[in-house]
Amino acid sequence: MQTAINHDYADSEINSRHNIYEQLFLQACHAQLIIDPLANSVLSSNQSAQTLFHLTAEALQKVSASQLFTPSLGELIVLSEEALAEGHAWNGALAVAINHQEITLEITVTAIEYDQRKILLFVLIDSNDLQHKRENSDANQHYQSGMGHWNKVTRVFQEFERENQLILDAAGEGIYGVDVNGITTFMNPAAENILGYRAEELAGTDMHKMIHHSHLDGSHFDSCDCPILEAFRDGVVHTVEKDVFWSKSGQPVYVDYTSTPIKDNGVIVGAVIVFRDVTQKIADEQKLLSALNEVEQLKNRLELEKAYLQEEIKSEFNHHQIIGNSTAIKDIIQKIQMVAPTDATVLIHGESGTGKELIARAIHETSRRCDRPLIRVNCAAIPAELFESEFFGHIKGAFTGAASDRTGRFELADKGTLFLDEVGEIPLHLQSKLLRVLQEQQFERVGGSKTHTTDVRIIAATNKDLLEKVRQGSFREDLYFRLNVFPISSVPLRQRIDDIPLLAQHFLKRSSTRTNKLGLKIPLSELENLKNYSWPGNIRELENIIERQVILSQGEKLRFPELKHMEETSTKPAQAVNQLLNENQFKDYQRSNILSALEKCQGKVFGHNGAAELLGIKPTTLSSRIKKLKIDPKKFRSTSTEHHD
Ligand SMILES: Nc1ncnc2c1ncn2[C@@H]1O[C@H](COP(=O)(O)OP(=O)(O)OP(=O)(O)O)[C@@H](O)[C@H]1O
Repeated sequence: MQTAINHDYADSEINSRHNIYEQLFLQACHAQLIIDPLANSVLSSNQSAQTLFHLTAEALQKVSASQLFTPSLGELIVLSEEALAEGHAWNGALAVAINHQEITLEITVTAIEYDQRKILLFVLIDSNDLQHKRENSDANQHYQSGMGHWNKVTRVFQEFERENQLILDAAGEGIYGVDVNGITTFMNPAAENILGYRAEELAGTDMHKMIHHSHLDGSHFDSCDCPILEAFRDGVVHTVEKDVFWSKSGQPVYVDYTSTPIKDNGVIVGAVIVFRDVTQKIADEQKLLSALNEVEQLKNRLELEKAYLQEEIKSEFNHHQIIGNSTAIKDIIQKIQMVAPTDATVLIHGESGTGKELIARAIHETSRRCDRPLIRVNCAAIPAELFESEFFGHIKGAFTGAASDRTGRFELADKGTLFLDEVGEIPLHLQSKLLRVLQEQQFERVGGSKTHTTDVRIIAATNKDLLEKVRQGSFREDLYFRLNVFPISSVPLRQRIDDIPLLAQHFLKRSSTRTNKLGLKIPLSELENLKNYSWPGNIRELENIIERQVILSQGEKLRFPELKHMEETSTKPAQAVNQLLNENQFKDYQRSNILSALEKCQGKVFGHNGAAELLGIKPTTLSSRIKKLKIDPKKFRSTSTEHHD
């Protein structure tokens, strides 16, 4: 039973194989005939043979074999005999006539043993057809090599990629290659990371269009201007810093890159671009820059603050106790105490040298702003063209000479007090600008567009009758009312004679400390003398007389013989000419003499009615003596004649 089954299985296996062979024979693409050479008959033909001879299978079996190869019968016989003898034979060009048309066949003949005789398998190929196919193949080959340049480029890059694979994979820099048309040939993993594209997405695309199409500001980046593509034209390495490539997500990536042309046998075939993502570096640089800017601004501000503070330290006004027991002074002190804790604007009015600045400082010192500076602006000393810059600051390049940003006084006084001395001297056309800041506490630096907010308390002072100026039209009424919120009047010395002894003691202490002549006293009788002198208003006159006598005094008692003469003649300050003076005394005398001259000329050194003219010496000589003796002529200027500091 088992054997029978195996047998059946073997039979069916053989049958199925026969079927396959038969199908292979029948459907083979070349024409095939099985010929019995002895019987000169066609035993079988396949479909291609039937197509070749334009005959059906039956018709082919009816014709003799020699009939099919009529024009080349002799060659057919030779071919058949060779196959019968050798097992196979070949003829490259055997002519046959089909439908009165001669065609040439390439024939392979194989002898097969069948049923105790030899039969022949003819495989026939139409030579024309073959030729045609060969030509097609050649053309194809030619086409392939016509794409040769591309293939060559690809090969160059493939070689590059293969040879440098390890480096490309490991490199932290993005690396990609482009051919001379800017088409991407490869890209390494770092480039994929940086740009967010996979290599397959960019391979074969125009790299410039994909990642280098726009500048940072969004404007079109013409490929003609692209340094990467430029490398193809000039053949040199191009290194570019701080450019942008565009990532897949549309974000700009700041890059530094080098584009190196690649040559094959001296011909440029493309370029390899090595780039580094410098986004973080640029962000850090920008942070650093803005930090430095901030530091620079703070430094400027601190320097200015320092300058002001130094000015204050040097200033005699640093001793701002208000001395006096008179009703007038008591009244002023009471007003100061009332207004200081508020932020109200104060307008101090009074003659020159009657303590207006002293009052302003006292208000600031007792206000909540005392740990921020009081910034003084002498409005009479600022040239009109610099007024805005002085008050509001400017930015670099705002005008000729604006070499760097400058902080204005409003900014500097932020959270502190701004003392507008000689406020009546502000030119009319600039008063509106000041008014705006006073109203809105906002301003812009000259040349800048950023609005700055400031928190400043204003104290203004003037020796002018502002209401009169308003009437004359040289002072804005709205500004006057804005300033005159809390008026305080300083009192001239002539109206506070009772304060003279106290003031005299105060100035004596100050002068003797300065000149290191301690232990000096003013006798009561001399205090009476001082009280009896008809003082004008400026307290500096009393201060100067005392300083002069401190310098001249040889004992410990101060006397003021000059007062009488001053009263009588209002000239010749020093009466010590008959005294014998030692070197130091002479120097003191010289100093005193200069002080008197300066006082008389209200600090004017040069020119007509100047101290030099009065003393009969050259202004330059006086100038250098003043410097040597550390005298500040500004101290003697009446404010109305004071000009640029
Ligand atoms: N009550 C006072 N007690 C002590 N010193 C005073 C007093 N009043 C004025 N002085 C002194 O007189 C001098 C002039 O004062 P101050 O500069 O404040 O006057 P001013 O009115 O602002 O002068 P100017 O109008 O010239 O600017 C200073 O040395 C100041 O110390």
